[in-house]
Amino acid sequence: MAFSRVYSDPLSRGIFKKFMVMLCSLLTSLYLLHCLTDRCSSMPTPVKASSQVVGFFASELQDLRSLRRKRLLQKWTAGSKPGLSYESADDAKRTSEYSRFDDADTGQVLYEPGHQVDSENNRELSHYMQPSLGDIVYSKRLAPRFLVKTGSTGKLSPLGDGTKKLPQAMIIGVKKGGTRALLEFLRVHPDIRAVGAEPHFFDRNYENGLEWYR
Ligand SMILES: Nc1ncnc2c1ncn2[C@@H]1O[C@H](COP(=O)(O)OS(=O)(=O)O)[C@@H](OP(=O)(O)O)[C@H]1O
Repeated sequence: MAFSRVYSDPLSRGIFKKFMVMLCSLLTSLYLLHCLTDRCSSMPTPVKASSQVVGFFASELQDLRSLRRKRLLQKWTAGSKPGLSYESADDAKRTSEYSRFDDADTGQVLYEPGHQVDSENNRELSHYMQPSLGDIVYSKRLAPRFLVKTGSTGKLSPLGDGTKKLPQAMIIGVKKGGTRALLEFLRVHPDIRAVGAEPHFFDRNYENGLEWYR
């Protein structure tokens, strides 16, 4: 009864109509919003797009880096033993002969990483393996002093097995002084090992001490 009285009042009827119109428009906009969000979720978002772009540039950069590494390897391995040049490395099978390494200092015969030694029978296991890129660099270009014979296996490993050393040389230079270029040129030399990123020992990490620096 009360409702019919309110509804029959022209003022209340006007308010009720406005309320209904507002409710309808609210519901319609909610529905539209819902549809839009559904569609947006299946569309590539700006975040996704930017990550794809970043991914593209990252892979391009990776390609460039590996190309550069390959070129360096080609240069390095040119003039080395036949069959061990970079070009033929992919399809060449390495024999155990190439896995031997004579230590110039001690005259001892050492073995490259990955090369198996039968310690019981005291002989090399003549296995054939596909050389990896790292293997070639490792086997051909590292000087004996960078190779460490590991105890029981007779394998060689790069510096690392407890051979932390302080640097023998430092490149010090002002910003934009071309220090990076100098480092990269030096790094090409087989007897030189260099840190990847600038360690910033003296200006940022000095308090960490020499143990950190090694
Ligand atoms: N040989 C030679 N001649 C002239 N200019 C050279 C040389 N080698 C490196 N460069 C330029 O040096 C700039 C980089 O220097 P750094 O490696 O010291 O840069 S950094 O401060 O460590 O970021 C960098 O300059 P910008 O390209 O202007 O940044 C290099 O192009």
